[in-house]
Amino acid sequence: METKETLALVQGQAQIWQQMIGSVDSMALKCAVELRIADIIHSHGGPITLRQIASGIDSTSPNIPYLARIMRLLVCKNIFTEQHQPVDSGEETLYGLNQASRLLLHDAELSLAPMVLLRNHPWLLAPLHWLSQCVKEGGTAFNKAHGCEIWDFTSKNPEFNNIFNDGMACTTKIVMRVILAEYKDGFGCVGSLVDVAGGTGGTIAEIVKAHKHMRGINFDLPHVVATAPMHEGVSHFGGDMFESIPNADAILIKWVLHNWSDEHCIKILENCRKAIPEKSGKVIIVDIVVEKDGNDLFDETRMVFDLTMMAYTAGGKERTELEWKKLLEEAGFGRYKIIKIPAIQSIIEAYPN
Ligand SMILES: C[S@@+](CC[C@H](N)C(=O)[O-])C[C@H]1O[C@@H](n2cnc3c(N)ncnc32)[C@H](O)[C@@H]1O
Repeated sequence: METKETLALVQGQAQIWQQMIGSVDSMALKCAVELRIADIIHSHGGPITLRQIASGIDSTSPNIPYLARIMRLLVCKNIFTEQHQPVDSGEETLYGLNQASRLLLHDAELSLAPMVLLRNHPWLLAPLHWLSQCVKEGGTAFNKAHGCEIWDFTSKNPEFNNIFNDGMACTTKIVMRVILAEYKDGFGCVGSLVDVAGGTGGTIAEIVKAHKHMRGINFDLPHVVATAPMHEGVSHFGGDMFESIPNADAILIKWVLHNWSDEHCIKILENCRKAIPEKSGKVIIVDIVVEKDGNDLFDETRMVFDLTMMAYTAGGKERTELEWKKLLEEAGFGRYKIIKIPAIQSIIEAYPN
Protein backbone atom coordinates (compact mmCIF):
# COMPACT_ATOMS: atom_id res chain seq x y z
CA MET A 1 0.00 0.00 0.00
CA GLU A 2 1.21 3.48 -0.79
CA THR A 3 2.15 5.48 2.28
CA LYS A 4 1.37 9.19 2.59
CA GLU A 5 5.06 9.94 2.00
CA THR A 6 5.37 7.94 -1.24
CA LEU A 7 2.18 9.53 -2.56
CA ALA A 8 3.53 12.98 -1.72
CA LEU A 9 6.83 12.10 -3.41
CA VAL A 10 5.04 11.03 -6.60
CA GLN A 11 2.78 14.09 -6.60
CA GLY A 12 5.69 16.42 -5.93
CA GLN A 13 7.72 14.89 -8.76
CA ALA A 14 4.80 15.13 -11.16
CA GLN A 15 4.36 18.84 -10.33
CA ILE A 16 8.04 19.68 -10.74
CA TRP A 17 8.48 17.60 -13.92
CA GLN A 18 5.47 19.29 -15.46
CA GLN A 19 6.74 22.77 -14.60
CA MET A 20 10.35 21.89 -15.54
CA ILE A 21 9.58 20.73 -19.06
CA GLY A 22 6.85 23.28 -19.82
CA SER A 23 9.22 25.05 -22.21
CA VAL A 24 9.25 21.90 -24.39
CA ASP A 25 5.49 22.32 -24.87
CA SER A 26 6.10 25.84 -26.20
CA MET A 27 8.81 24.54 -28.53
CA ALA A 28 6.48 21.85 -29.93
CA LEU A 29 3.89 24.58 -30.56
CA LYS A 30 6.53 26.72 -32.28
CA CYS A 31 7.56 23.71 -34.38
CA ALA A 32 3.94 23.24 -35.54
CA VAL A 33 3.71 26.92 -36.51
CA GLU A 34 7.06 26.87 -38.35
CA LEU A 35 6.05 23.72 -40.27
CA ARG A 36 2.61 25.26 -40.97
CA ILE A 37 0.91 22.03 -39.86
CA ALA A 38 -2.45 23.73 -39.19
CA ASP A 39 -2.36 25.34 -42.66
CA ILE A 40 -1.58 21.99 -44.31
CA ILE A 41 -4.54 20.29 -42.58
CA HIS A 42 -6.79 23.28 -43.36
CA SER A 43 -5.86 23.20 -47.07
CA HIS A 44 -7.16 19.59 -47.28
CA GLY A 45 -10.50 20.70 -45.87
CA GLY A 46 -10.56 18.09 -43.08
CA PRO A 47 -8.53 15.59 -41.02
CA ILE A 48 -5.52 14.03 -42.82
CA THR A 49 -2.86 11.37 -42.31
CA LEU A 50 0.67 11.92 -41.14
CA ARG A 51 1.93 11.26 -44.69
CA GLN A 52 -0.38 13.93 -46.09
CA ILE A 53 0.88 16.41 -43.48
CA ALA A 54 4.48 15.44 -44.33
CA SER A 55 3.91 15.95 -48.06
CA GLY A 56 2.78 19.53 -47.35
CA ILE A 57 5.93 20.38 -45.36
CA ASP A 58 8.51 22.50 -47.14
CA SER A 59 11.16 19.72 -47.31
CA THR A 60 12.21 17.07 -49.82
CA SER A 61 12.73 14.44 -47.11
CA PRO A 62 10.60 15.15 -44.01
CA ASN A 63 11.25 12.78 -41.11
CA ILE A 64 7.86 11.14 -40.54
CA PRO A 65 8.67 9.39 -37.22
CA TYR A 66 9.78 12.76 -35.80
CA LEU A 67 6.59 14.39 -37.07
CA ALA A 68 4.54 11.59 -35.47
CA ARG A 69 6.12 12.33 -32.09
CA ILE A 70 5.46 16.07 -32.38
CA MET A 71 1.82 15.34 -33.29
CA ARG A 72 1.43 12.83 -30.44
CA LEU A 73 2.38 15.50 -27.89
CA LEU A 74 0.25 18.21 -29.50
CA VAL A 75 -2.78 15.87 -29.58
CA CYS A 76 -2.13 15.04 -25.93
CA LYS A 77 -2.03 18.79 -25.19
CA ASN A 78 -5.36 19.19 -27.03
CA ILE A 79 -3.89 21.39 -29.77
CA PHE A 80 -4.80 19.01 -32.64
CA THR A 81 -7.45 16.27 -32.80
CA GLU A 82 -6.81 12.63 -33.64
CA GLN A 83 -9.24 10.02 -34.98
CA HIS A 84 -8.65 6.45 -36.15
CA GLN A 85 -10.14 4.92 -39.24
CA PRO A 86 -9.91 1.30 -40.45
CA VAL A 87 -7.84 0.56 -43.56
CA ASP A 88 -6.83 -2.78 -45.22
CA SER A 89 -3.60 -2.97 -43.24
CA GLY A 90 -5.20 -2.16 -39.87
CA GLU A 91 -6.06 1.43 -39.05
CA GLU A 92 -4.68 4.85 -39.75
CA THR A 93 -4.71 8.03 -37.73
CA LEU A 94 -6.18 11.24 -39.06
CA TYR A 95 -5.16 14.59 -37.56
CA GLY A 96 -7.58 17.50 -37.53
CA LEU A 97 -8.00 21.07 -36.30
CA ASN A 98 -9.83 22.24 -33.20
CA GLN A 99 -10.53 25.67 -31.65
CA ALA A 100 -6.86 25.94 -30.57
CA SER A 101 -5.08 24.86 -33.78
CA ARG A 102 -7.40 27.05 -35.88
CA LEU A 103 -5.61 29.95 -34.15
CA LEU A 104 -2.29 28.66 -35.60
CA LEU A 105 -3.35 29.27 -39.22
CA HIS A 106 -1.00 31.81 -40.80
CA ASP A 107 -3.40 33.51 -43.17
CA ALA A 108 -6.56 33.40 -41.08
CA GLU A 109 -8.26 36.64 -40.06
CA LEU A 110 -7.73 35.65 -36.42
CA SER A 111 -4.39 33.97 -35.73
CA LEU A 112 -1.91 33.68 -32.87
CA ALA A 113 0.82 32.18 -35.10
CA PRO A 114 2.97 35.37 -35.19
CA MET A 115 2.69 35.66 -31.39
CA VAL A 116 3.84 32.03 -30.97
CA LEU A 117 6.92 32.88 -33.06
CA LEU A 118 7.57 36.10 -31.15
CA ARG A 119 7.19 34.65 -27.65
CA ASN A 120 9.42 31.69 -28.51
CA HIS A 121 12.07 33.61 -30.40
CA PRO A 122 15.58 33.08 -28.97
CA TRP A 123 15.86 36.86 -28.51
CA LEU A 124 12.86 36.81 -26.12
CA LEU A 125 13.79 33.52 -24.48
CA ALA A 126 17.36 34.59 -23.61
CA PRO A 127 16.33 37.19 -20.97
CA LEU A 128 14.30 34.55 -19.07
CA HIS A 129 17.59 32.87 -18.09
CA TRP A 130 18.49 35.99 -16.09
CA LEU A 131 15.54 36.08 -13.65
CA SER A 132 17.46 34.85 -10.61
CA GLN A 133 20.26 37.36 -11.31
CA CYS A 134 17.61 40.11 -11.42
CA VAL A 135 16.23 39.02 -8.05
CA LYS A 136 19.77 39.15 -6.59
CA GLU A 137 20.87 42.49 -7.97
CA GLY A 138 17.90 44.17 -9.72
CA GLY A 139 18.11 45.46 -13.27
CA THR A 140 16.36 44.28 -16.42
CA ALA A 141 16.80 40.74 -17.71
CA PHE A 142 16.44 41.92 -21.32
CA ASN A 143 19.30 44.36 -20.82
CA LYS A 144 21.48 41.72 -19.14
CA ALA A 145 20.91 39.34 -22.07
CA HIS A 146 21.20 41.85 -24.92
CA GLY A 147 23.07 44.85 -23.55
CA CYS A 148 20.25 47.33 -24.23
CA GLU A 149 16.56 47.95 -23.44
CA ILE A 150 13.90 46.29 -25.58
CA TRP A 151 12.81 49.46 -27.47
CA ASP A 152 16.45 50.24 -28.41
CA PHE A 153 16.79 46.64 -29.57
CA THR A 154 13.68 46.86 -31.80
CA SER A 155 14.83 50.19 -33.26
CA LYS A 156 18.28 48.82 -34.15
CA ASN A 157 17.13 45.40 -35.36
CA PRO A 158 14.61 45.59 -38.25
CA GLU A 159 14.15 41.79 -38.27
CA PHE A 160 13.13 41.75 -34.59
CA ASN A 161 11.08 44.93 -35.11
CA ASN A 162 9.00 43.11 -37.75
CA ILE A 163 8.61 39.94 -35.66
CA PHE A 164 7.58 42.08 -32.68
CA ASN A 165 5.09 44.20 -34.61
CA ASP A 166 3.55 41.12 -36.31
CA GLY A 167 3.09 39.47 -32.89
CA MET A 168 1.39 42.58 -31.53
CA ALA A 169 -0.77 43.04 -34.63
CA CYS A 170 -2.21 39.49 -34.51
CA THR A 171 -3.26 39.74 -30.87
CA THR A 172 -4.71 43.18 -31.60
CA LYS A 173 -7.08 41.70 -34.17
CA ILE A 174 -8.39 39.19 -31.64
CA VAL A 175 -8.86 41.57 -28.74
CA MET A 176 -10.27 44.28 -31.04
CA ARG A 177 -13.06 41.97 -32.15
CA VAL A 178 -14.03 41.65 -28.47
CA ILE A 179 -13.63 45.37 -27.72
CA LEU A 180 -15.69 46.45 -30.74
CA ALA A 181 -18.48 44.11 -29.68
CA GLU A 182 -18.42 44.88 -25.95
CA TYR A 183 -17.53 48.60 -25.94
CA LYS A 184 -19.62 50.04 -28.82
CA ASP A 185 -21.09 52.88 -26.75
CA GLY A 186 -17.68 53.83 -25.40
CA PHE A 187 -16.56 55.05 -28.85
CA GLY A 188 -19.96 56.44 -29.90
CA CYS A 189 -19.46 60.05 -28.82
CA VAL A 190 -15.71 60.26 -29.53
CA GLY A 191 -14.96 62.50 -32.57
CA SER A 192 -11.19 62.04 -32.53
CA LEU A 193 -9.14 59.32 -30.91
CA VAL A 194 -5.36 58.97 -30.51
CA ASP A 195 -4.00 55.47 -30.07
CA VAL A 196 -0.92 56.10 -27.93
CA ALA A 197 1.92 53.66 -28.73
CA GLY A 198 -0.43 52.12 -31.27
CA GLY A 199 2.28 50.20 -33.12
CA THR A 200 1.56 50.01 -36.85
CA GLY A 201 -2.02 51.30 -36.50
CA GLY A 202 -4.06 48.08 -36.73
CA THR A 203 -6.08 48.92 -33.62
CA ILE A 204 -7.16 52.43 -34.57
CA ALA A 205 -7.89 51.27 -38.14
CA GLU A 206 -10.38 48.69 -36.81
CA ILE A 207 -12.07 51.28 -34.55
CA VAL A 208 -12.38 53.88 -37.33
CA LYS A 209 -13.77 51.22 -39.69
CA ALA A 210 -16.52 50.46 -37.16
CA HIS A 211 -17.12 54.13 -36.19
CA LYS A 212 -16.98 56.04 -39.48
CA HIS A 213 -17.60 59.44 -37.82
CA MET A 214 -14.27 59.18 -35.99
CA ARG A 215 -10.87 60.68 -36.92
CA GLY A 216 -8.10 58.30 -35.89
CA ILE A 217 -4.50 59.13 -35.05
CA ASN A 218 -1.92 56.39 -34.61
CA PHE A 219 0.94 57.59 -32.43
CA ASP A 220 4.18 55.63 -31.90
CA LEU A 221 7.95 55.99 -32.13
CA PRO A 222 9.16 57.34 -35.50
CA HIS A 223 10.81 54.06 -36.59
CA VAL A 224 7.57 52.16 -35.91
CA VAL A 225 5.21 54.50 -37.80
CA ALA A 226 7.78 54.58 -40.63
CA THR A 227 6.95 50.93 -41.39
CA ALA A 228 3.19 51.30 -40.78
CA PRO A 229 0.78 50.73 -43.68
CA MET A 230 -1.79 53.39 -44.70
CA HIS A 231 -5.24 52.91 -43.15
CA GLU A 232 -8.35 54.79 -44.31
CA GLY A 233 -9.37 57.49 -41.81
CA VAL A 234 -6.11 57.17 -39.86
CA SER A 235 -3.12 59.50 -39.80
CA HIS A 236 0.21 58.35 -38.41
CA PHE A 237 2.15 60.55 -36.04
CA GLY A 238 5.71 59.75 -34.94
CA GLY A 239 6.87 61.00 -31.54
CA ASP A 240 7.69 60.25 -27.93
CA MET A 241 4.84 59.79 -25.45
CA PHE A 242 7.11 60.98 -22.63
CA GLU A 243 7.36 64.40 -24.33
CA SER A 244 3.87 65.07 -25.70
CA ILE A 245 0.85 63.37 -27.21
CA PRO A 246 -1.36 64.80 -30.01
CA ASN A 247 -4.66 66.37 -28.85
CA ALA A 248 -7.95 64.51 -29.29
CA ASP A 249 -11.36 63.96 -27.66
CA ALA A 250 -10.16 60.71 -26.14
CA ILE A 251 -7.08 58.56 -25.89
CA LEU A 252 -6.70 54.83 -26.25
CA ILE A 253 -3.65 53.22 -24.70
CA LYS A 254 -3.66 49.50 -25.25
CA TRP A 255 -1.13 47.05 -23.87
CA VAL A 256 1.40 49.80 -23.20
CA LEU A 257 1.29 50.85 -19.53
CA HIS A 258 2.20 47.32 -18.41
CA ASN A 259 5.57 47.89 -20.11
CA TRP A 260 6.47 50.72 -17.77
CA SER A 261 7.25 51.47 -14.11
CA ASP A 262 4.78 53.48 -12.00
CA GLU A 263 6.92 56.64 -12.43
CA HIS A 264 6.94 56.25 -16.23
CA CYS A 265 3.19 55.47 -16.31
CA ILE A 266 2.42 58.61 -14.31
CA LYS A 267 4.39 60.69 -16.84
CA ILE A 268 2.58 59.05 -19.79
CA LEU A 269 -0.83 59.43 -18.14
CA GLU A 270 -0.12 63.08 -17.30
CA ASN A 271 0.68 63.69 -20.98
CA CYS A 272 -2.56 61.88 -21.89
CA ARG A 273 -4.48 64.18 -19.54
CA LYS A 274 -2.93 67.30 -21.18
CA ALA A 275 -4.04 66.03 -24.62
CA ILE A 276 -7.77 65.60 -23.84
CA PRO A 277 -10.53 68.06 -22.79
CA GLU A 278 -10.63 68.45 -18.98
CA LYS A 279 -14.43 68.04 -18.76
CA SER A 280 -15.45 65.57 -21.47
CA GLY A 281 -12.20 63.73 -22.19
CA LYS A 282 -11.36 60.19 -21.22
CA VAL A 283 -8.46 57.78 -21.44
CA ILE A 284 -9.37 54.25 -22.46
CA ILE A 285 -6.75 51.90 -21.05
CA VAL A 286 -6.72 48.31 -22.31
CA ASP A 287 -4.51 46.26 -20.04
CA ILE A 288 -4.43 43.33 -17.65
CA VAL A 289 -6.02 43.58 -14.20
CA VAL A 290 -4.45 40.84 -12.05
CA GLU A 291 -6.69 38.92 -9.65
CA LYS A 292 -4.69 36.65 -7.39
CA ASP A 293 -7.56 34.39 -6.37
CA GLY A 294 -9.65 34.72 -9.52
CA ASN A 295 -11.06 31.74 -11.40
CA ASP A 296 -11.15 33.18 -14.90
CA LEU A 297 -9.72 31.21 -17.88
CA PHE A 298 -6.90 33.76 -18.26
CA ASP A 299 -5.94 34.28 -14.58
CA GLU A 300 -2.82 32.10 -14.68
CA THR A 301 -1.71 33.55 -18.02
CA ARG A 302 -2.06 37.07 -16.58
CA MET A 303 0.32 36.15 -13.77
CA VAL A 304 2.85 34.65 -16.20
CA PHE A 305 2.60 37.86 -18.24
CA ASP A 306 3.69 39.74 -15.15
CA LEU A 307 6.97 37.77 -15.10
CA THR A 308 7.55 38.46 -18.78
CA MET A 309 7.06 42.17 -18.10
CA MET A 310 9.64 41.83 -15.33
CA ALA A 311 12.06 40.14 -17.75
CA TYR A 312 11.60 42.37 -20.79
CA THR A 313 11.01 45.84 -19.41
CA ALA A 314 12.59 48.24 -16.94
CA GLY A 315 9.89 48.36 -14.26
CA GLY A 316 6.92 47.07 -16.27
CA LYS A 317 4.35 44.92 -14.46
CA GLU A 318 0.78 43.64 -14.48
CA ARG A 319 -1.27 45.51 -11.90
CA THR A 320 -4.12 44.73 -9.50
CA GLU A 321 -7.14 47.06 -9.36
CA LEU A 322 -5.68 48.72 -6.27
CA GLU A 323 -2.40 49.41 -8.08
CA TRP A 324 -4.29 50.89 -11.07
CA LYS A 325 -6.37 53.10 -8.73
CA LYS A 326 -3.24 54.48 -7.07
CA LEU A 327 -1.50 55.10 -10.40
CA LEU A 328 -4.51 56.91 -11.87
CA GLU A 329 -4.98 59.07 -8.79
CA GLU A 330 -1.33 60.12 -8.87
CA ALA A 331 -1.63 61.07 -12.55
CA GLY A 332 -4.69 63.24 -11.84
CA PHE A 333 -7.49 60.87 -12.80
CA GLY A 334 -9.89 60.94 -9.87
CA ARG A 335 -12.47 58.57 -11.35
CA TYR A 336 -12.17 55.31 -13.21
CA LYS A 337 -14.34 52.39 -14.28
CA ILE A 338 -13.19 48.82 -15.00
CA ILE A 339 -15.12 47.04 -17.75
CA LYS A 340 -14.42 43.30 -17.86
CA ILE A 341 -14.37 41.73 -21.32
CA PRO A 342 -13.81 38.10 -22.42
CA ALA A 343 -10.08 38.61 -23.08
CA ILE A 344 -6.76 38.67 -21.23
CA GLN A 345 -7.10 42.42 -20.85
CA SER A 346 -9.85 44.59 -19.33
CA ILE A 347 -10.93 48.10 -20.29
CA ILE A 348 -10.19 50.80 -17.70
CA GLU A 349 -11.89 54.11 -18.45
CA ALA A 350 -10.15 57.00 -16.65
CA TYR A 351 -11.59 60.52 -16.36
CA PRO A 352 -9.65 63.69 -15.47
CA ASN A 353 -10.57 65.40 -12.22
C1 LIG B 1 3.62 46.29 -26.41
S1 LIG B 1 3.60 47.36 -27.77
C2 LIG B 1 1.88 47.73 -27.88
C3 LIG B 1 1.48 48.16 -29.23
C4 LIG B 1 -0.04 48.34 -29.41
N1 LIG B 1 -0.60 49.31 -28.52
C5 LIG B 1 -0.77 47.02 -29.32
O1 LIG B 1 -1.60 46.85 -28.44
O2 LIG B 1 -0.50 46.13 -30.14
C6 LIG B 1 4.27 48.84 -27.09
C7 LIG B 1 4.47 49.96 -28.08
O3 LIG B 1 5.03 51.09 -27.39
C8 LIG B 1 5.79 51.80 -28.33
N2 LIG B 1 6.65 52.77 -27.63
C9 LIG B 1 7.72 52.50 -26.83
N3 LIG B 1 8.26 53.64 -26.36
C10 LIG B 1 7.52 54.67 -26.85
C11 LIG B 1 7.58 56.09 -26.72
N4 LIG B 1 8.51 56.66 -25.96
N5 LIG B 1 6.66 56.83 -27.40
C12 LIG B 1 5.71 56.24 -28.17
N6 LIG B 1 5.60 54.89 -28.33
C13 LIG B 1 6.49 54.12 -27.68
C14 LIG B 1 6.54 50.69 -29.04
O4 LIG B 1 7.12 51.11 -30.25
C15 LIG B 1 5.43 49.65 -29.21
O5 LIG B 1 4.78 49.79 -30.45
